This record gives sequence, C-alpha cells and structure tokens, in this order.
Amino acid sequence: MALKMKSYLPTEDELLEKAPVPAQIEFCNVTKLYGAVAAVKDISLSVSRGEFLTILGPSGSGKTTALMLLAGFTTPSEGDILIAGKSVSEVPSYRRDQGIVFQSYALFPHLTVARNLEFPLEMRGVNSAERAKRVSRMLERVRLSEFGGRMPSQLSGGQQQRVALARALIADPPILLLDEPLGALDRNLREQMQIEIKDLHREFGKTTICVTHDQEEALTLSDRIVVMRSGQIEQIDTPEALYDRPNTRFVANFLGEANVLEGADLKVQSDVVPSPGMVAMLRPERICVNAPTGPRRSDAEHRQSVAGVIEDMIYAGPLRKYRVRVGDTVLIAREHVASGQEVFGAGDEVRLDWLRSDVRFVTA
Ligand SMILES: Nc1ncnc2c1ncn2[C@@H]1O[C@H](COP(=O)(O)OP(=O)(O)OP(=O)(O)O)[C@@H](O)[C@H]1O
Repeated sequence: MALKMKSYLPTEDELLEKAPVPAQIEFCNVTKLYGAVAAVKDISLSVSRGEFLTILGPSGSGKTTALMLLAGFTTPSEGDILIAGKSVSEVPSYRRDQGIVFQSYALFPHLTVARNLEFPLEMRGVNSAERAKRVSRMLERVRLSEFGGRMPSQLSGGQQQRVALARALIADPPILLLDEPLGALDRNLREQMQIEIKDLHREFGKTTICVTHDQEEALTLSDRIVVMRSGQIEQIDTPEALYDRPNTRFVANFLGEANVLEGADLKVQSDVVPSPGMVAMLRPERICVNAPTGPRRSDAEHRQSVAGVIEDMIYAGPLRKYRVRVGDTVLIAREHVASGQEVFGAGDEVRLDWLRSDVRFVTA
C-alpha cells in the first residue's frame, strides 16, 4: 500500500519538468519616445531561459528600438526591463553580459579573426592560455580554424558572420542578441546561415532575441515570434500558431500570403459565427483547384466549393500559383507541383474547394 502511495508522489525530475521556466528577460510596459514619436509603445513581454524569440515587423515598427533597449544602447522613457528578475535600466551596455551580432558584422577591421575572438575574453580578464584555448575551440566550432590569422576583409560575408557569431558566444554570455544577422547575405548563404544559427542555438542554449523583417527567417529560427506594428505588439505566438491562427489581418498578410474573403459575390460558409468587424481569411495552399467536372472528394460535405475562372498561372519551381476570379473576388491558390496533376491556364473554368474549418476569422 505504502509503495502504491509513493508512486503518486512526483519525483524530483518530474517536479523540475513541471516547474515553470523562469522568465529571463521581461519588458514591463516599456515605452521609448523620440520627441513626439513613440518608437516603442507600452510593450510587455516575457522571454524564457533558452528561448529563441524573434521580433518581426515592417520598417519603422520599433523592432530595432526594442533590441537597443535590451542591449542598453538606449534607455526606456517609461517602464522597465528586467533580466533574471533584476532591473537593468541603470546597468550600462558593457555590463549586461550579452553577446551581440549586427547585420554589418561589426568585426574590428584592424584585428585578425583570432584577435577579434580574443577581445571579449580579454575584456573579462581571462588569462592568455585560457584565451588561446577558447579561441581555437571556437574557431574549430565555426569551421574557421585555418582563418585565425586573416583579417576580416579577407573573409567572405558568410565567414565574417560566422566570426561575429563566434565572438558573441565565446565569453559564454547567457543572452544573445541578433540584429538582422543575415540581412547582408545573399539568399543561398542566408539559408545555410539559418541552419548554422539553429545549430548554435541548440548547442549553446542561449536565450536569443533576433530582430528581422524577413518572415521566412523568423518562421525557420524561432520558438516564438513577436509581430510588431507601429511600436506595439500585434501578436506573440509560435511560428505555427501565427501562420495558422493569426488574430489580425495585418499578421495574416505579414506572415505569408492570405486571401481575404470579403467580396459580395463570395458567401463564406463556416461553422463559426464571426464577431462584428472580423473578416474571413484563407491561406492559398488550403485551396484546391479542380476541373469543373472533377470527382467529388470523400470529405466534400466539410468543404465549400465555388466556380471560378483562371486569370493566370505562375510557375515557381516546386510551386504553381493560380489567380482565380470568383465573381468580384480574385483568390490566390497555391499547389505543390506533382506529376500527373492537371494544369490550368488563363481562361479555364475551374472549381475551387477548401475545408470550411480552414477559414479563419481575423480582425479587419
Ligand atoms: N534615434 C532616433 N531618433 C528619432 N527617431 C527614431 C530614432 N530611432 C528610431 N526612431 C523612430 O522610431 C520608429 C521605430 O524605429 P526602429 O528603428 O525601431 O524601427 P524598425 O522596425 O527597426 O525599422 P527598420 O526595419 O527600418 O530598421 C521609427 O519611426 C523611427 O523613425
């Protein structure tokens, strides 16, 4: 009996697992004014230890200001920022123990790669033998062992950015701040560096705050994304939730493409009764494009089906994108190219259908 009772008591590991992860960074009603302009307006946000959080938004939405406030390069006009539960408003940038990577690398141009990496260790009083050991280990980690003696200008953009990441991590700070880290790189390199950053995050487990206006980068890298608009937080969520369940039209349009079903000729069928001021939104890849006389789907009773005419088709490698006129609305449908699939062209009559449950109502 006693043994049975014991099995109901959580083990120490279970208790640890269930304990809420303490917030490492907290923005508490932070506002930053530049004259009459509020670059950041009353934002509150809490970031857990080890989390990768991306601040995403259009130009001028306040992303960089939020990061600069956290880095200590500027101070809040109102509100407070806490790190590990303590206010850092009075703590200067160099005492905040954060690794920072900027878009423009910001490596010291007159120092070799190895000396660039040594610098943060020197600042923290690490002795020279230990510095040499850590630099060599870190160069190896970012696959730049043979480049230690080069000057930054003798490296490619991707290599320079790997040095910048290595320099931000080498002193083992608990927090890593990334300001448009891949902005200066071309598309292929950006994809490689996204993997590199993801691997480094997994390996080093740093609480990471990344600023970007690149939605794909945000979706790929982040545990959660903060979407900012005009200095305020529009929505905070996981990438999947933001994409599948945006709360507002702004978020729906900012993260990927969205069809807004508001034309008078398109009566949306839904099992949900929308509140006033909401509009129906449907992602292009949720729409199936069929020949008008195509076979009925097995789940047809859960689908809305409408007749349309193809306006044009854009072939984009693995994807085919259709613009389809349905009365007074033009819908975008996107399908993955597959063999044996019927392909339609401008002027073709088609039948579109989608699951009614894929329609999402968002604030207009
Ligand atoms: N030092 C400053 N002085 C005056 N206004 C500023 C200053 N820094 C930012 N702002 C203003 O604050 C607002 C937010 O700027 P911020 O740079 O944070 O936006 P952002 O989202 O990072 O934009 P971007 O993607 O273009 O860098 C903008 O209207 C900007 O003009």
